[in-house]
Amino acid sequence: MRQNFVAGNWKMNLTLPEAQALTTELVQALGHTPAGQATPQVVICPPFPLLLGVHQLLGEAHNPALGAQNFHQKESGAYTGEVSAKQLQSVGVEYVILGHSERREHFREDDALLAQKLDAALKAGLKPIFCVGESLATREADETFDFIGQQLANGVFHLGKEDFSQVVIAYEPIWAIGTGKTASSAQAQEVHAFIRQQVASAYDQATADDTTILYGGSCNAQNARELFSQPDVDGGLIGGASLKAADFVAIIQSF
Ligand SMILES: O=C(CO)COP(=O)(O)O
Repeated sequence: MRQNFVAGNWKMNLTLPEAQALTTELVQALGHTPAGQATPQVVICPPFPLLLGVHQLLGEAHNPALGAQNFHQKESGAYTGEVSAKQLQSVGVEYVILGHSERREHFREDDALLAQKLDAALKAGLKPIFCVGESLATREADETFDFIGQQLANGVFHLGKEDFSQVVIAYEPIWAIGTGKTASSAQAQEVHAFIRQQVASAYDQATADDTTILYGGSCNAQNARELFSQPDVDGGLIGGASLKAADFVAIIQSF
């Protein structure tokens, strides 16, 4: 379902008391959305040990909903240090980020592994937020569209249409993540339109029109409105600015 959508990727930040204080502020602020104003779907993605303590502060409305930043594709077993989809669900997780460039780069997650993780997430009933995005070198070589087309073809488009309808796509240019260098709204729109067109080719136009596509990479309270006003930008996947309640709430209110 295509909808206005903002997800906060907390990465490896915050202790439990800090996470609970942030969550309490967010829940209060979102609870005060003026009547009649549609609230976007909000998802917060804390590190594993904080998930349960954060979930306990979230209401029944599933908004904010809880997301995780990773999981292991196997259902259970001798995988020391890993976490399964079922375990995530048992503490209230509904969404999971997959394909983030930090996991691709630092943990060697390649398209083949990500395709397996995507299948495992969907099988378990977790909704994936699947990230794609090019490096600066790829952009400068004028290969952005080819590169993102390949990431989608190799990681995502093996899914049947029904499974694909559960997936949120996030475009995160690597050169914009944590750098303070945002893609311009025109650069974001151009890639988002390309992604939607790739979805239309892989499935059909109705599926493409129904896909939620987020922008991520130095998105903040100052630039969110301009980015979210683009026709193919349905919201954001927010890193640094999701760690401060006032900033994150301002982003959520930028539609
Ligand atoms: O990687 C990101 C979200 O997943 C973006 O991070 P920043 O918003 O800190 O650039």
